[in-house]
Amino acid sequence: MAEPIISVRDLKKIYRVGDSEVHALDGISFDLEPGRFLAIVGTSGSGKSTCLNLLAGLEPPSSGSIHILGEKLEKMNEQQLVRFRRNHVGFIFQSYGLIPTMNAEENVALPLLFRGVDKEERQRTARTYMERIGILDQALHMPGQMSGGQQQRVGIARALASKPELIFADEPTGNLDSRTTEEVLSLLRDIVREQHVTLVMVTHDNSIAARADQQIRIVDGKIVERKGFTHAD
Ligand SMILES: Nc1ncnc2c1ncn2[C@@H]1O[C@H](COP(=O)(O)OP(=O)(O)OP(=O)(O)O)[C@@H](O)[C@H]1O
Repeated sequence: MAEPIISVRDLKKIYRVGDSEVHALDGISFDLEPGRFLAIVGTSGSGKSTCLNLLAGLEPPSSGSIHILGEKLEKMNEQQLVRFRRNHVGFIFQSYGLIPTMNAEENVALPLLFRGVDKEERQRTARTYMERIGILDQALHMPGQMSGGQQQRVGIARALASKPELIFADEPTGNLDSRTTEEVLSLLRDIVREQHVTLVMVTHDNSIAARADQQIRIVDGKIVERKGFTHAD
């Protein structure tokens, strides 16, 4: 097995609400090889989003460890986590997360601005990815002038523009009709192969999860089923 890009051990997240505790994640462990497409699947409240938030360093775990790209996330301070996300992670959101006052190209180029890339290079890279995703002809359109599927393609191009090793996607097709869902999932599968990026997608939908290479099913914060993992994982 290749060196895992993500290695999670006995991950727990406990939220305290008043006098009670919610065990949102209750001892999750898995390894993921680079270049794979993993779906984390479970019903509402099972702990999927908590898992993704912890993997992205957006919330600290209560206990357990997360190694990503050889770094121990729980040892990083806030500033290091921000830098880590900016340099290594792309995000795709259910509601696309586009800036409504920026056109499609400016949205795609935004992560490069945060990285200090100059304007010409930002524009060139944004256009390269928009062409790959099939939305170059909409470069000057504002998000409000685009369909949901087109907006999510802008979201995917934006996630790719900074050439991250990892992409985290939370219900990326949650607002799309079935045909567009199918197109976006095919696109994501192709991108994983072509760009050698590792994709972790959260979904409540079994048929969507089945399009990934590997699946982890979570119930009440615990992994109850793994698909597509080798014994060594
Ligand atoms: N900030 C918080 N404070 C308290 N409890 C929380 C918090 N965030 C999540 N929880 C609880 O942790 C559990 C897991 O929530 P999580 O959002 O990870 O589930 P999910 O599987 O992503 O659900 P959904 O599909 O509805 O988004 C739930 O019981 C939820 O109520």
